[in-house]
Amino acid sequence: MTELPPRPADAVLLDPHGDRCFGCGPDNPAGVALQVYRVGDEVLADVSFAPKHAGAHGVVHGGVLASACDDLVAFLLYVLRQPAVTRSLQVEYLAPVPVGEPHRLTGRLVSQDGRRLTMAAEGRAADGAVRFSAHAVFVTVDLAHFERFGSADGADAVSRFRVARPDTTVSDTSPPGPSVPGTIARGA
Ligand SMILES: CC(C)(COP(=O)(O)OP(=O)(O)OC[C@H]1O[C@@H](n2cnc3c(N)ncnc32)[C@H](O)[C@@H]1OP(=O)(O)O)[C@@H](O)C(=O)NCCC(=O)NCCSC(=O)Cc1ccccc1
Repeated sequence: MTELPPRPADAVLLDPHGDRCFGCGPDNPAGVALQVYRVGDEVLADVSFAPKHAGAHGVVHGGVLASACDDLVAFLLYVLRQPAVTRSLQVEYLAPVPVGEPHRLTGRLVSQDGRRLTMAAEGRAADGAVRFSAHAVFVTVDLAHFERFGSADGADAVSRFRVARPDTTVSDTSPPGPSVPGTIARGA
């Protein structure tokens, strides 16, 4: 099988962390440009890595795969509506990932213990074989952690952490943030 299965019908496309984010930004020519969907409380992205992401011999560089896993699970923060940053990331490279072959990345929250969020990601080939997987520990932070750097991308991420989950409403006390067209609908 050379094609990925169709995405679930209820998949909702999420906006990137920022336009220049290495993992998902559309305006980073070096980046992976993941398009990440929310499916229930999990996230999913279909990706074919480009020649610019190769290490040796047409195989995708391990650091790029690590970045993709890290960025993917960082979309779970929108599901959780909780700013956090990666504290550690452990990747298992189970089989080579050839440049240009489609892979489906999935990410989920494994557990939350105090400020510590444990996330898991997998990358599967079209035949369903898991070629790489990752466990990440994120640590929750307040919005000031991002705001202190003052970049436009940081502002994007901050505003998007404030967007409501599709199945909840924004309370009157939520901080205001710009709307994020085409992604997670704001509650009433
Ligand atoms: C903020 C913090 C992570 C933690 O510092 P502090 O606030 O001083 O906190 P402290 O060190 O005291 O621990 C707090 C809690 O955490 C727990 N714990 C800690 N370590 C571990 C562990 N290894 N394992 C398990 N647990 C651990 C610890 O027990 C404690 O738990 P407790 O409260 O008792 O329940 C700091 O080290 C930092 O800024 N690192 C740089 C992060 C960075 O730049 N990352 C890369 C960029 S982000 C990215 O790429 C993704 C992205 C993309 C797009 C959008 C969004 C995200």
